[in-house]
Amino acid sequence: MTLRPSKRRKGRSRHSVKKQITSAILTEEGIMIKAKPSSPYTYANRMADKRSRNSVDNISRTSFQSNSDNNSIFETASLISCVTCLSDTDTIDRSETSTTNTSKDDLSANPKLHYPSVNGQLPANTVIPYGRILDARYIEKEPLHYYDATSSPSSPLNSSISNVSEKYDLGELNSIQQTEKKTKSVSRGSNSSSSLISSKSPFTKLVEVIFARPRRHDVVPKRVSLLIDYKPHPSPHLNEDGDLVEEILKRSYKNTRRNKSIFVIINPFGGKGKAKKLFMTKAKPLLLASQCSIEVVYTKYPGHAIEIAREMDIDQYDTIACASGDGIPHEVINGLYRRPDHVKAFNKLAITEIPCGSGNAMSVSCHWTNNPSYSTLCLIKSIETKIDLMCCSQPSYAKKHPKLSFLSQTYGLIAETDINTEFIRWMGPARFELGVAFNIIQKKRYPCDIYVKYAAKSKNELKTHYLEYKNKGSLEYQHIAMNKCNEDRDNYNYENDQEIDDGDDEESDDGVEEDDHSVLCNSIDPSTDQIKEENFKIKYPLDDGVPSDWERLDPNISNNLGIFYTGKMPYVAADTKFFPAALPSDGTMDMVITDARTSLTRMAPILLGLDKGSHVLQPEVLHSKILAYKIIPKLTNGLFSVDGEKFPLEPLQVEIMPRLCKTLLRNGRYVDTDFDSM
Ligand SMILES: Nc1ncnc2c1ncn2[C@@H]1O[C@H](COP(=O)(O)OP(=O)(O)OP(=O)(O)O)[C@@H](O)[C@H]1O
Repeated sequence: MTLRPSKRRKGRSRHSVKKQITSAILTEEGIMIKAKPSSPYTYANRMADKRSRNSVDNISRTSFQSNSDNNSIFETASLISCVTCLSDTDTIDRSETSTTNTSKDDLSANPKLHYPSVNGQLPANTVIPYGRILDARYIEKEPLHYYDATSSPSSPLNSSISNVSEKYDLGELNSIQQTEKKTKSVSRGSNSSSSLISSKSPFTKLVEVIFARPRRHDVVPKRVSLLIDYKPHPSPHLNEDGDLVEEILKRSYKNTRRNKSIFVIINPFGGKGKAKKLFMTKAKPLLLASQCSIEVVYTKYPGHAIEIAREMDIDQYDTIACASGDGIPHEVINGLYRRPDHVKAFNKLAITEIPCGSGNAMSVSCHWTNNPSYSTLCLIKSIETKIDLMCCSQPSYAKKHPKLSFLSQTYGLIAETDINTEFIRWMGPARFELGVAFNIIQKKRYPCDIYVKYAAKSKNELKTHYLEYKNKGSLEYQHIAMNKCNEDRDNYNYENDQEIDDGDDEESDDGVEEDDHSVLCNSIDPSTDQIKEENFKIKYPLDDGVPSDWERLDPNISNNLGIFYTGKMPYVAADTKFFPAALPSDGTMDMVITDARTSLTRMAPILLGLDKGSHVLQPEVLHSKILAYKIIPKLTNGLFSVDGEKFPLEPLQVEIMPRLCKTLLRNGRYVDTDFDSM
């Protein structure tokens, strides 16, 4: 245990004296700071010290109580408690969104908790989870003393990363990162660790680890220098040449792409006009610390992101990150769709969002957070996953180019409120609630005809469908997919789409007989999951009329329509779980309909259930899984809202386009909505 008396701790004498380097080991969960057996500072001292402090945070309390330098049982308990503290299973950003995360992963953390710092070091048995590790590198020719790399400006460990983010503009970033990569290729070699350290023990390496550390409501990059000893804890996974840094990075970027090449599109107009500042302060430092290369462009007018996506050089990037609300991803998807090489574009690029707008449904649903820094950490660590899109056709544009929608289409009460309250944007989210309440009190109705191709019509059928498909895109299968993807990536030549497309989809590569498990795996096997031109083909052209197997919605309801809402992601805003049964790639969209004649007393529980998603359980609410629909409004004034964007009031026909778009999903899933337990 490396605790120091509180006096020294308070003194923050990190710059003044040379201290011992912090030792650590690799564990299954992360890098664990080792206790110092020779420390004269005993458990009793620590307890006395703890009592003397006015405030002790939860992490300190848990680990100090359970820790003992020489007691392995206590150490184990402490390890568990530290991991728990740093990887809680609760909400990750309560301050920003009410999204509840019930699934455990090592990205989770309560931002209110932070690593307790003892003279700048991490206390013994603290575990830095791999999910938080952004980068690691050997430290060369360092003298054998402790550096607090975060606070020592003169430290050679303050590598160019932080300087890049401070000192250089993004136009210069590429060349800087090229240089960095060259440097890294030397410092990351297994034989390049400190000769000084190596000469002391062949099993210890001096490594600088950069990780995402919670600070206030955010995570920020933090550096720490660690003398990592891996011999006493041999890992069967450690690669043959014992390249420790490579091993750390492998574990830290399991199932995800390292060193992403990201094209960032910022809508400076997004949200309350703070998108640029949010990106620069919350997202960029994390991206640079993780060795992602980034190029930034700004939208200059509505629709500009369509142009940008249509014209961009897709060979340079693997990810498009929209620092915006949901309007820019919508435009990007449609810009890529209009490219002559859209098949290549959709196969190559993952489209994701760093939440900087007022409606950040994509981030809340995919990154499980509305907080830009946590969302960026998710972006860095997430799994590339294919999601379904929806293809919209209306007479005024369908012939030229139909439009893709990733989030939702809505008509009636919500659409009117969403678009027509733009003028009170300054009110923030309250503008929407006020507008909805106003329209409900007025009992405004939106008569129309609706024709639907159902996948699961009744609520019981919907539940069965949900339970069946919930795990199909789950992490375990994504693991298989990503491993295969990593193997195949280098071999895959995007120029030869056609050649690869000619392969037989139905057969697995190795010809193994297909059971349920392999069907699931094959359904996401990247070698057979490349998007093809035929995936963009519209099954139900607008001009062909309504197919005979589509059902007409009871006119008694459609002529008194209150809300018509169809969607593919569970959240449509940070606090609105409108589609709790939405799944990334179940090949269906969710449809929710209300009747404007519903009494105010019955509407109240419906509206109050929107944050939990329980509104869909109310008997007055229709909730189905559908494959396609056509809605023909009977009013002459009004609008549709598609992904939050205004669409004309004309007949609208929409069909699902399965697994068309790559995005980044935390743990390969949408945020858990608890729908199965509702
Ligand atoms: N420079 C700009 N000036 C004005 N509008 C812009 C600009 N750049 C993009 N836009 C438009 O802003 C709209 C909203 O963008 P975005 O979704 O990123 O922000 P938002 O704050 O979440 O908005 P909303 O709440 O309306 O969805 C999009 O329709 C986009 O075309």
